[in-house]
Amino acid sequence: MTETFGVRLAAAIEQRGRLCVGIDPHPQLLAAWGLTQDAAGLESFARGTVEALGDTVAIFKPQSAFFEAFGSAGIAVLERVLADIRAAGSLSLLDAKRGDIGSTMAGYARAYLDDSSPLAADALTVSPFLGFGSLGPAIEVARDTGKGLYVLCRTSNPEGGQVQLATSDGRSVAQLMVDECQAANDGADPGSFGLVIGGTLTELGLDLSGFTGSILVPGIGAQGGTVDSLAALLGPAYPRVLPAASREVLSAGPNPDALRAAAVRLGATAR
Ligand SMILES: O=C(O)c1cc(=O)[nH]c(=O)n1[C@@H]1O[C@H](COP(=O)(O)O)[C@@H](O)[C@H]1O
Repeated sequence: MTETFGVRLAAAIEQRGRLCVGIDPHPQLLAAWGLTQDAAGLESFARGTVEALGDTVAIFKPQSAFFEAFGSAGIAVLERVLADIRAAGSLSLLDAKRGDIGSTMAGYARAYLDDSSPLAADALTVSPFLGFGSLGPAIEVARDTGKGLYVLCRTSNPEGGQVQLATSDGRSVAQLMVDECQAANDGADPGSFGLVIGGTLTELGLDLSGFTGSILVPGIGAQGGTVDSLAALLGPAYPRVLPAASREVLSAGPNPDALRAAAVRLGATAR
């Protein structure tokens, strides 16, 4: 039987700690690394990050937008980055925040969660705001292929509350996503279906007590969130957290030792 994403992630965290390093090749970062604003610069940046950190980081999160910006050449770089992450023994979480009607979601699931696709990752970020049920085909494929999903719940941006704190069925939309995501985990611990909760928030108002998936917490560093505040924010769910930082780590490059030092510094506080 295929080993689940939840089990593979737990093993990777055990060996390498739980920091998730985002690969967000912003134009400003390419410039700061002395690279050209083209697919060649993108490739040096993204593959250089994996080369520097691939033996110490449990999970990388490439941000699809920055690869898509270079068209088919950028997508080809993303394919090679995903292959590098696999070869380094790390896990990949592709940040593409997909969400669509069910029949289209099945297409995204084939693109990102089926190993026969060159863009297959170990997990994918998904948006449940077309209704959690629209994610059904992705959940089905992920179960078959041993992949994971991270469902947006309470995002790090200041506008998120407009939708996520609205009430549905007598609970907040965010709480509904927690409950639905846990139903998809179906009692598995560690579950393969995780949540995304912003590290910039100061209070959650969520009941995470029965949740058995992992909780991706982006927004650390550049957006103002700190690893130190997460224990108070997440309470008893804190052991399930994957703190995620992109610019905070990447801005230390391109020197590989400096990149490693930045990841170690953040990772050490996240233990
Ligand atoms: O799903 C995400 O990863 C995500 C959710 C969220 O609520 N906030 C958030 O910042 N992110 C992503 O996390 C990364 C944050 O990058 P830095 O602010 O540079 O660490 C970006 O790729 C965002 O798209």
